[in-house]
Amino acid sequence: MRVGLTGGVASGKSTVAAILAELGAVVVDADQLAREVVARGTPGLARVVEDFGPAVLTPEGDLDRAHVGSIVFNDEAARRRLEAIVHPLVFERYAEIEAAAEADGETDRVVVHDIPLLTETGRAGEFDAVVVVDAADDVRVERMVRDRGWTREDAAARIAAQATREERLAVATHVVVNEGGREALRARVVEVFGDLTGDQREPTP
Ligand SMILES: CC(C)(COP(=O)(O)OP(=O)(O)OC[C@H]1O[C@@H](n2cnc3c(N)ncnc32)[C@H](O)[C@@H]1O)[C@@H](O)C(=O)NCCC(=O)NCCS
Ligand SMILES: Nc1ncnc2c1ncn2[C@@H]1O[C@H](COP(=O)(O)OP(=O)(O)OP(=O)(O)O)[C@@H](O)[C@H]1O
Repeated sequence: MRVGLTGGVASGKSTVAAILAELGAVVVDADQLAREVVARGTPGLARVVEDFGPAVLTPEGDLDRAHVGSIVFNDEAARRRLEAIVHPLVFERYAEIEAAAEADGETDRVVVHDIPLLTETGRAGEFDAVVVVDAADDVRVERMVRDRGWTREDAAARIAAQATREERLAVATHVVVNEGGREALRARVVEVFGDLTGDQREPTP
């Protein structure tokens, strides 16, 4: 079973993905793949440097993610250029991972694809279920400021670069509201996983 997991920035996708992994799902993380394809020394990173110039590199030769973020979340055309380089490479990695899972006979497991831009890329229909993690914009801004040290302006720019909550909720088969504490989140994720796997037991507290 292929499950798409999505949600706006700082909605709690990674936290939900970690709980699903604990419950037995295989998790594939698009943000992680998007980092791997532009890691130091990769052809992907060379293409980003070719397009954006050497100023996007740290002295050690890594992608300076904070610098690139400050460019692309304030300039839509630049963001599209970066996506045009990174997204096809991420899709290639996905195809490789799915082929390997099939070869290993893992097709009976729940495979959760954590894809921040699932709604934006119009790919929700490719999944058996779509779990949307939802939280109000102000809750997410507080998390970004508190946990990542971003300014309110940085946080708002990232939210503005994404689909709206309503657009995401429109493609959901399951909604996980993450505006309360971690225990409440866990209980809801156990419930959703039970529903996905056909296990109708009451969620454990
Ligand atoms: C601009 C970059 C270098 C900033 O790196 P940074 O380490 O600050 O953020 P990270 O990659 O961990 O992403 C954190 C969150 O930002 C949001 N985000 C990232 N890229 C995008 C984008 N192109 N559009 C809208 N939101 C985005 C997502 O909610 C994501 O979960 C990086 O996000 C990037 O390379 N983005 C382009 C690739 C992409 O679209 N990735 C998203 C999933 S494939
Ligand atoms: N229920 C919660 N209560 C308190 N903090 C939470 C809760 N859920 C998530 N967080 C915290 O909020 C932040 C964002 O969560 P997380 O990283 O899981 O979001 P994300 O959607 O994966 O973010 P991104 O889009 O940037 O990848 C993290 O610091 C996380 O620890």
